[in-house]
Amino acid sequence: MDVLKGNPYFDAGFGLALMGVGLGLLRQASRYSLVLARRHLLVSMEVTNKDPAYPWVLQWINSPQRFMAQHLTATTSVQTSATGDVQTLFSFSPSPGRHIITYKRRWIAVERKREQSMVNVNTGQPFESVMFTTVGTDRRIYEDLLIEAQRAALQETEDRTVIYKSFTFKWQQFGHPKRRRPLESVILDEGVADEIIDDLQDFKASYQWYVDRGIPYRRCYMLHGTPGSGKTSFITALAGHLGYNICILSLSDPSLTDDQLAQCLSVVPQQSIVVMEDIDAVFVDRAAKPDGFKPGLSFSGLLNVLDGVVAGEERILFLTTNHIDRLDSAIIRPGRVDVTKFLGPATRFQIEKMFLKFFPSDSSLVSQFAENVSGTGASMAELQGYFMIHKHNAQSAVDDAKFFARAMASKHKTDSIHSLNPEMINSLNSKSKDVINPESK
Ligand SMILES: Nc1ncnc2c1ncn2[C@@H]1O[C@H](COP(=O)(O)OP(=O)(O)OP(=O)(O)O)[C@@H](O)[C@H]1O
Repeated sequence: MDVLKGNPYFDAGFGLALMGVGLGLLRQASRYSLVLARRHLLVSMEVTNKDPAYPWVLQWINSPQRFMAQHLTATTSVQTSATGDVQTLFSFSPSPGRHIITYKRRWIAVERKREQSMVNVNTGQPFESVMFTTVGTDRRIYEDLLIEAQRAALQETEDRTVIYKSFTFKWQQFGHPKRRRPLESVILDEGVADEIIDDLQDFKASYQWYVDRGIPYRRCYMLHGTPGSGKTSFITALAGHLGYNICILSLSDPSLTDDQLAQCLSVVPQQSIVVMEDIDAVFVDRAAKPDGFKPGLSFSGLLNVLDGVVAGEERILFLTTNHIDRLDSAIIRPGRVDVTKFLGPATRFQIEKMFLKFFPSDSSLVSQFAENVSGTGASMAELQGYFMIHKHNAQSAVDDAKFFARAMASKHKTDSIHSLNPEMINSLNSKSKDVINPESK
């Protein structure tokens, strides 16, 4: 070998051989790294618009510190501020295409795709997805991202109630989250609100009790009574008090079918109260009106979602009606409706509390006012309207009370509900004791 050292032909050949080996190794290495990149070094995550996390993720990308996209989609909304001013707000989200964001000192490529050829047959919305891709092997970055996105979305609605409405097979957020209504602002007759709240709190604390006995974990409340007695306001305030959202199911939607109703109730967003309002407007007594069924939605379909095989687990449902007498008895039998409460015309207790809500420093006038107005059949909504007129002067509210009382008495004199005595009202309020947890009582 020593002989060959210094030989120029040998040196050149040796160099070429080395280069060949080097190039081969490089090619191997680059092929290997490509395979690695393909298999291991890039982590991707796709979130589609079928997933509840989709809006959170879009909102998360949108935060100014990480959003570097130049192609924006604008959304305009109108909001009423605390001072009553109406404000127009603009928000931006990354439009379909490629974007780059930074998160935890990593660059992440974000691709938002919108399929024009694939639409959701129920909603008509195009199929959308966002794909995140970053270098690395650890997918925990995406877990952190999703948790952060969820937390940010929940923070935004922390002191608000989100209203969802049923739309064919799914729930869609209706408008912006609403400021919570304080529970004390809805004044029900003595003890009524507390009974419902206690029952609901007990239900919430009894999950294991239901599971142990194989009883479906759901509770159904029926609020019935006169218009303007606070049925809707109370449910809304109660949802806010418990930190729940509200899902309003419109049974009068002509396109609603049994399947859609069952599907909607099986995918109720978490922490939500489902409300079916004015249930009497849809189904009347079957015997009295045999053709009182809507096409698409059948009476048995409704009974099935209340407690049949298609009834979902884990549900809080409120039904409201102004005419409980018109409802088929099958709907309100125990097991389907667990608690029934009557919300009627303003009682003396409610009138006094409402007066003090409007005029907290005029307690000396409250008895005189209540004396004149109680028993006239005035609803709480009417009382509220009257106090709004006199909102700056408690004395004028008392002075005009006799006129108001006369007008209310003549307006409501035909209301059968006005002639109810306390025993009759008690019989209209019921609570089926068979399902409630006796151990917690
Ligand atoms: N018990 C109450 N306490 C305080 N405000 C009330 C009460 N009842 C009604 N109101 C007021 O009256 C208005 C109408 O109330 P709401 O819609 O809740 O009544 P409702 O019983 O659901 O009526 P309807 O049966 O016509 O749907 C609301 O502005 C609400 O603030």
